[in-house]
Amino acid sequence: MLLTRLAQVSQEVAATSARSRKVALLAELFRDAEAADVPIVIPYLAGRLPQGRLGVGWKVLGRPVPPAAEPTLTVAGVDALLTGLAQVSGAGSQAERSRLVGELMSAATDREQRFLIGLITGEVRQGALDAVAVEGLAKATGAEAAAVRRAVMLAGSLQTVAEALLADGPAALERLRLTVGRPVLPMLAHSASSVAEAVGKLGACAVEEKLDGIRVQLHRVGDEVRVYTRTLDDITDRLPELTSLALGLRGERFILDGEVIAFDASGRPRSFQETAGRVGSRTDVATAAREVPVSPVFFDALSVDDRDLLDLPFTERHAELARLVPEPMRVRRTLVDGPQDVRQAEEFLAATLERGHEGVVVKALDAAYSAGRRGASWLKVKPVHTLDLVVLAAEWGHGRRTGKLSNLHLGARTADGSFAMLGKTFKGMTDAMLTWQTERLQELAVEENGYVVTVRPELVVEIAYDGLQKSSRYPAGVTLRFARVVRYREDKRPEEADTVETLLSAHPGVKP
Ligand SMILES: Nc1ncnc2c1ncn2[C@@H]1O[C@H](COP(=O)(O)OP(=O)(O)OP(=O)(O)O)[C@@H](O)[C@H]1O
Repeated sequence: MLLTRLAQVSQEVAATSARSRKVALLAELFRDAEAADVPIVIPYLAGRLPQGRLGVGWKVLGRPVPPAAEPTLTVAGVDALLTGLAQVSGAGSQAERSRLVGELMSAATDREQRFLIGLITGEVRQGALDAVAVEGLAKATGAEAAAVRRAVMLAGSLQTVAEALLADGPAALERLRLTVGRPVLPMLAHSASSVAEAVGKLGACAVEEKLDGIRVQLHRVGDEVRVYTRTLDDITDRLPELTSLALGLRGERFILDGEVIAFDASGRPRSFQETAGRVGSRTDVATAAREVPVSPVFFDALSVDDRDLLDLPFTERHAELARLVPEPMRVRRTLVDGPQDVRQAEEFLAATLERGHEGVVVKALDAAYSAGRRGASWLKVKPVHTLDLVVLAAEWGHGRRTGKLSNLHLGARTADGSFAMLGKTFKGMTDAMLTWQTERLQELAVEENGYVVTVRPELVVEIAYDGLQKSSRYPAGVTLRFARVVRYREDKRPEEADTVETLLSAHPGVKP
């Protein structure tokens, strides 16, 4: 497929507000696409770069190059060139990158140049586009939109489903059923401001402790065990203790959902950093496992004996879980019948906090498991509120922090897929974090202006703050009071960051 086609459709989709028109435009595009183009077309439309980072600065991109008169670039050709660009390293790499970018830009028409610059700098990310693409894909291939959505949920990626559908038609969806050994995206939770609000919304529910560890999905098929993270990375080899525990369970074929966490000798949770460090360490796993052993705590069962449990009510899934997994390996919970039992739920929250955990997740008993979604039937309640924001830029530090990228510019998502800066912070960072972020942010840099380095909006950081206040200095009309870094959230994509809208609705007293 020619890049010009994609650039034009992308422009038209952005220009129309009618969803049906967007769907029709995408359906037409998919009908014309080769299956092999799809893994490129889908991220490009959403403003994502499959290569992640290119190491190309604004200095290189901003240099005007006369556009080509005729469109000749293909989507596959551009992708190959960008892959080459991402791999350039060593002496003379800056010059080589410049040469490649020059080559690309001079082969691009005016429209293509604008599209490519937007893509490479990550200026506009159309997070909502994937949902429209699902409908476009259904329309293009004659599949049911709901069936495509479920397949995406189970396959964990729209691209996989799109390739299969375009190659083999609706019959391909059959292959994409829940299978032990193939991870699915986990169900996520919404927030509630109190246990009373959560129980009021859900009625009969389970109130479970919310452990601050790392989400894991555990698969067992006979003697084979696999462990996946929330982003579906295979971390089996890093957590050998999970394999032995799984092999000791009664069933032979199952998928369980839970959290791994490190406890200290007295049974209290160790810090999140310790658990995350352990789960992250790939070398000398044996020593790491001795120093920071982790335990799984399961809260859901997605498949047992090849029976797909996803559409069953939580009560029934939990009964399967209880049959397989003995008590100490299951999350602590209390069942409440509805708002009349709010006291009981509040006491459970208090006891959970007392034991050192971060809060509770309140779950409707009759709800199905909505893989990959923030289901309305799981509500988390945490006394300490934090925000997940995106790093837009960083400033070179001075004094003790000379040579380090320190002060972060923080952005929340806006309705149009861009990010609005909410403020800055250099507080809360450990030395290790400073070193890590300096390296990582330089890889994402697109422009350096004095001491401010602008980056592709890719990194999500969790921020604690004391309140919101009006400010004419920032685009959303508000800024954070005493923002400080809690941790980086590499498991989250920028599309999952908090929005200006949710922030404002959490602070009804502040009017921008
Ligand atoms: N009992 C539980 N049930 C479900 N999730 C739990 C539970 N205990 C801990 N968790 C963790 O909490 C997360 C649910 O919160 P959410 O889906 O909003 O993700 P999150 O944004 O990472 O949450 P947070 O930032 O609050 O940790 C799950 O991904 C899981 O890792």
